[in-house]
Amino acid sequence: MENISVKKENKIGWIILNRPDKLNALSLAMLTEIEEAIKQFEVDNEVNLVIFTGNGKAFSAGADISQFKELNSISAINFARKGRKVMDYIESLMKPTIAMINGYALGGGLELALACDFRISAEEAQLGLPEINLGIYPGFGGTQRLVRLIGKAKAMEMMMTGDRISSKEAERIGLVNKVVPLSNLEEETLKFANKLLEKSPISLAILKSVILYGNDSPILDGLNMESLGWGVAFSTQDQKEGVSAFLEKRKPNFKGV
Ligand SMILES: CC(C)(COP(=O)(O)OP(=O)(O)OC[C@H]1O[C@@H](n2cnc3c(N)ncnc32)[C@H](O)[C@@H]1OP(=O)(O)O)[C@@H](O)C(=O)NCCC(=O)NCCSC(=O)CCO
Repeated sequence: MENISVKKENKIGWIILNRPDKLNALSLAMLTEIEEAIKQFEVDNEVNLVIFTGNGKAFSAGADISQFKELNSISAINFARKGRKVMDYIESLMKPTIAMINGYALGGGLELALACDFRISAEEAQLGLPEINLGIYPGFGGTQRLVRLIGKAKAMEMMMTGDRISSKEAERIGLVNKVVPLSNLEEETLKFANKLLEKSPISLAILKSVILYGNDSPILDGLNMESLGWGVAFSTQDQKEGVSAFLEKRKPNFKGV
């Protein structure tokens, strides 16, 4: 991998965007490498959770603008589809995902963070969707995911003004889950990740699917998915372990089976 680095540690798969001199701008090559890394983590039984972060002063400053020069309408659609495909893939991964936002998360960079389940941000980071200043608008899923996450008024304000916001403001409007000083970012992210790693990975996977697909469906379909998934959870050993542990007044030891 030339544009990202990837590692596995304690059940966590790390995808580190690694073009610090270009503020981790998402080139087509980088998008392909991210897709490849997710493909590997998706089937790796030693990885139960994935963290995305950036090397250097940015999480990512967005799609690689230098690659826009050659685009016409058709190739621009393909560029956007490529970005979207990767973001959709991240969102649909059946393992929890965290964006550990170490600095600028702009444009496609913020859209990547929006495709993750959780966003933990450094106090020093700035977030925004400045595409409007390039005469375009967010094309990697932001127009849909941001509205669903924070509501239409604030999302439209961010997209139409292109203004950057601070992490604190992002937390206030529900865009990020937690804000911590940069010096504690990794420690706090790992604390949060480890909380999730103690749960049953199967229950988390079913729950994630029910929340994601249920919320994009009419409520009765979503409620049905909830009941069906709930039933499936009862077919796992983790469910038996969870109930036994409660009754025996001990901590459960979930094995993902
Ligand atoms: C993030 C900003 C505000 C940082 O500014 P500054 O600290 O002054 O750093 P720069 O000198 O501008 O950047 C350093 C270096 O990185 C290159 N770069 C930064 N962002 C991109 C990018 N998105 N694509 C390509 N290259 C980028 C920059 O050209 C510099 O390279 P040199 O070779 O050293 O000149 C500022 O960088 C900024 O505003 N960036 C653009 C943010 C943006 O508009 N993002 C949206 C992109 S479109 C998109 O994401 C579509 C998908 O929806």
